[in-house]
Parts: sequence; C-alpha cells; structure tokens
Amino acid sequence: MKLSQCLEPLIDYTLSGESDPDIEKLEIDSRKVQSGTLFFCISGTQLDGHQFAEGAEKSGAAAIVAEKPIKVNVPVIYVSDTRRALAVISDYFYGQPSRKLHMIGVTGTNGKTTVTHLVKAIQDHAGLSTGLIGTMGIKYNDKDIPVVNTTPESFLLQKEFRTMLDDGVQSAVMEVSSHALHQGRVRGIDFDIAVFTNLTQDHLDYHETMKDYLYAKSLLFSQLGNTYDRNRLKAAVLNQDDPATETLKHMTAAPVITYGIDSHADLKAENIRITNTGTAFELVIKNNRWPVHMNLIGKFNIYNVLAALSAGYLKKIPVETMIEAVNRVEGVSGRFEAVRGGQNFTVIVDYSHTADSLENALLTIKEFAQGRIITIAGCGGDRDKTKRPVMAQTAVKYSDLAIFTSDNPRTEDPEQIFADMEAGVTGESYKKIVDRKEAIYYAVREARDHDIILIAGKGHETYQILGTDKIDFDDRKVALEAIKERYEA
Ligand SMILES: CC(=O)N[C@H]1[C@@H](OP(=O)(O)OP(=O)(O)OC[C@H]2O[C@@H](n3ccc(=O)[nH]c3=O)[C@H](O)[C@@H]2O)O[C@H](CO)[C@@H](O)[C@@H]1O[C@H](C)C(=O)N[C@@H](C)C(=O)N[C@H](CCC(=O)O)C(=O)O
Ligand SMILES: Nc1ncnc2c1ncn2[C@@H]1O[C@H](COP(=O)(O)OP(=O)(O)OP(=O)(O)O)[C@@H](O)[C@H]1O
Ligand SMILES: N[C@H](CCC[C@H](N)C(=O)O)C(=O)O
Ligand SMILES: [Mg+2]
Repeated sequence: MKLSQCLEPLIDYTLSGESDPDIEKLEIDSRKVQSGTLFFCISGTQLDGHQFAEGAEKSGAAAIVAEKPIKVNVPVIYVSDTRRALAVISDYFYGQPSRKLHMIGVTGTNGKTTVTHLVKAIQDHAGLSTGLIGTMGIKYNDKDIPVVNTTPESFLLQKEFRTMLDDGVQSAVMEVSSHALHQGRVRGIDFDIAVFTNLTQDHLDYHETMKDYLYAKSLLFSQLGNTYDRNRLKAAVLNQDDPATETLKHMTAAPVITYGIDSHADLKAENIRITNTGTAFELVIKNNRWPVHMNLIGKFNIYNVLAALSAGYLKKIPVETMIEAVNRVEGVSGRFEAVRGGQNFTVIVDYSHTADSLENALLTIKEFAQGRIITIAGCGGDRDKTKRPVMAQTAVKYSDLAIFTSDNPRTEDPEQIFADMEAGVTGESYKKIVDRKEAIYYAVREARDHDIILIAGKGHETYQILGTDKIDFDDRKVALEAIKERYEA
C-alpha cells in the first residue's frame, strides 16, 4: 500500500517530505524495522521511541510517524498521538478485519483468560470457528502463537485478525487489559460484544486510583458504539453482582444483558454445589432452568461460565449446545489446576495474583477442605505495591500455614517485597522462604494426609523473572518433583 493510502483514515496530520513510498509493514520497535516499514515513534513508559527514528531510517524505514520533530530524510507524518494513529492506520492497512469477524472483548480484573477460553469452547462447539487472543497466547485452528502482552499492540492485533479471517476464522474473542484500553491498543476494533467480569484492586502502579482503573476498563463499553452494519447486534454483558456494573451501564450506549448469582440478572445461577472435583448449578434464564455439571471448581468460575454463556446467548447459540461445551471443559492451564503425583494430600496451582483472586481461591478450597490449608504466595516485583499487604493478609487469614515466597521479583529486592507484604500481617503467623522452589519443597514435606497446598500467583507461567533474567520455572513441575522426592525418601 502506498504511504498516501495508509494516511487516508487520518484526519489531522502534517506531512513533511514529497515521496510516496510503498509501505509493507508497520512497526513500533526500531530493532524490527526492515525496508518498506512505516515506523511509529511511541513515547513509552521507559523510553522515547523518537530517539530511535534515525536508527529506524538506517534499517530501511520508508516513512516515520512522530509526535515531535525528528531529523530524518524519509517522509515524516506528524500527529498529536502516535499510538492513536497506529491504531487507525493498522485497522485500515489490514483491510478493517474486525468488521468481518464476530468480535468479543472481555475485560475485568480477574477471569478474562478463563472467560475467553470458555467462549472459544462454546463457539467452536457450536460450529463458529473462533480465534482467541490473551495471556496464554493467540490460538486458532492449529496455530498457537506466544504473546508478550495479554492484549498486544494495535498493529499486531489487526495483523492477527487479518490472518484469522484469511484462515477461515469467523469470530475472535480477546482479553482486553486496562493497560491496553488506556494506551488505545484496541482503538478501531469493531467489537460486537463487550464482557465485564469484575473490578477489584490491581495495577495501581499504573492507574494510580481505582477510579482511573475503572475509567480505563469502561472505555471498552463506551467504545462499543453504534454499528456501521445495522444487522450486527452490539451488546454489553455485565456482572450484576459487581458494584462497578452500575457505572458501566451509564458508559455504554449499547443494550445490556446481565449475569449474576446474588442479584436479579438475565442469566442467573441457582442451587449451587461445589466439590473438589467440580461444580453443579442450575442456569436460569427467563424462568427456564438447565442443569450444569462442570469440571471447573468454585463460585468464581460460575461467574466466568455465566459471562461466557451470556455472550453465546447473544449470538443465539442454543443453551443446550453451550452447556454441553461448558461441561466438557477440563479447566484452563494454571487456573485451579491440581498436581497429581499420587500423594495423600491435594496440591493446587492457581494464577491468583491479586487479593481478590487469592481470597476466592482460598474460599473455594475452604468449601471442601478436610485437612489443613497451606498457602504459598508471593507478589510480583515492579508491579502494584499496594496489593502486597492485602494479599499477605488474605493468605494468612485463610490458611493454617502461610508461606511467603518470591513470585517474579523482577528488578526488585525480594526482601523488600516481603517487607511490603508483612505490613499487612501481625505476629509470626507465616514463614518466609525467598527461593520459590525451596518454599514448594518445604510445603510438600510439611503436608499431612488430606491437607491442601495452594501454590498461588504464577499459574501457567513456565518461567521466573529474577532481575532481568528469565529462568525456567513451572510450579506444577516443581511440585511434582517435590512430591516424588518426599515419597522416595
Ligand atoms: C507499562 C506498559 O504497558 N508497557 C508496554 C509498553 O512499553 P513501554 O511504553 O514501556 O515502551 P518503552 O520500553 O518505553 O519503549 C518506547 C518505544 O520505544 C521503542 N524502542 C525501544 C528500544 C529500541 O531499541 N527501539 C525502539 O524502537 C519501543 O518499541 C516502544 O515503542 O508498550 C510495549 C509495546 O507494546 C509493551 O510490550 C509494554 O508492555 C510491557 C512488557 C508490560 O509489562 N506491560 C504490562 C504492564 C501490561 O501491559 N500488561 C497487560 C496485562 C495486565 C493484566 O491484565 O494483568 C497487557 O495487556 O499485557
Ligand atoms: N471471576 C473471577 N472472580 C474472581 N477471581 C477469579 C475469577 N476468575 C478467575 N479468578 C482467579 O483469578 C486467577 C486468574 O484468572 P484468569 O487468568 O482467568 O484472570 P485474568 O483476568 O485473565 O488475569 P490477567 O489479568 O493476569 O490476565 C485465577 O487463577 C483465579 O484464582
Ligand atoms: N498480567 C499480570 C500478571 C501477573 C502475574 C504474576 N505472576 C506477576 O508476575 O506479578 C501483570 O503483569 O501484572
Ligand atoms: Mg489473562
């Protein structure tokens, strides 16, 4: 596509330079620039992309989009917001693929990965070929592509939507993080359905206040505008039991359907029974009832299932088909995943890395615990510090033995992270073991028959970030090795 064509959807810009080069690729990282690239200078949180403009030119950039003056000999497009221009141009460059896909965006503090997996399971089972984008990567047909961000940058998203369409995918379901909404990574995406899971404390390092955090989340709903195609229904799916839902209702012009357990809602779960092998409940829609017997465990997972069922319901997938699909789902990797090494106690690996999710996981365990609860928990470095004392308090409150350990300390001192956690607890009701492997081995050695060990925080992650190094680390594998060692000893 010619540069001049790329600029067609932009209204407000100034162009410096006369030529009209061919653009073959869009990029924001100078290290990935090749000839024919349109390079966007992003003012980031760590670095200013404008300083890499000359480097990008040397690597063959055909033109550059910038917010402030740069000195290069290729055409420069000056705009007020390069990330916005990136989103608008990417959508156009890839042929507006999201307009041709049934698009579902899922936002909220917890449950996004689980809900998106459930939506994919339901839609695939109903014959609607579905692509998925989120924390666990990009998955469609036989493709499984890893991602750096839960919600990738706009140009990567649009490129994936294009490839999905070309591969026969009909619908895309994606996690939409608050960072992505705030940075406009999803601008230009024509969502059909926007789903809200819940709002509890996280990411206050980035958003600063809960009000700002909610505002970022609400953008998914305020962007759910009027459809360009009148045959396409736009709707918001909201959790009626979450107080933030009232704000979101005000933020969207689209019709709303609600789900819930405790409040009156369009899709409701009643007569709930939770065991350590699964959850049963009755789905109630307009006085009709369907029994659900799923492998997923916990009340929080009922919310996730209700959210996914609501999205399918809007797509008019028969309820029986959806329940069949939900009942078949074995679980999502690293979410309440049992580690089975033939031991006489239970080991659960869970991705709870917020106080709310930790509390939910522990309350769920309490529902069926016969022995003691041993919790291994830590807090990520270079992330929200204010959640640390609350997470520590939660771990201690619901456990017979709480072991604090390192999550991904990143560039922070693990002892400092412990100090932040300890501000939330009193007395000596916990143990500290910096080395995560040692902490897991300790818990496994300490466990008695029928005890339950919860290893929280890292779920599916197969690495640990220490400083800037990424080492191999998988809670599930380490736990299995520890179990093996105990029984061989
Ligand atoms: C805080 C944050 O959102 N950071 C994201 C942001 O990076 P940044 O603004 O810090 O970028 P920067 O390092 O300052 O660099 C500025 C620009 O210079 C460019 N650059 C840099 C070096 C160079 O040699 N050449 C060059 O061109 C960079 O490519 C970039 O365009 O833009 C990058 C490109 O898209 C993201 O990968 C990066 O995510 C980092 C990895 C991250 O940790 N993000 C987290 C906080 C995040 O976004 N998480 C949410 C999920 C959270 C949740 O749901 O729990 C997510 O959606 O992933
Ligand atoms: N609906 C829910 N409400 C509260 N907690 C939940 C809910 N669903 C899942 N959780 C908890 O949160 C953890 C993370 O779940 P999941 O990965 O689905 O969330 P996410 O929103 O995708 O997280 P992230 O922001 O890291 O991408 C789970 O391991 C579980 O402990
Ligand atoms: N998407 C979340 C993941 C946190 C996972 C946890 N293991 C950590 O490293 O804090 C974040 O980036 O905040
Ligand atoms: Mg996720």
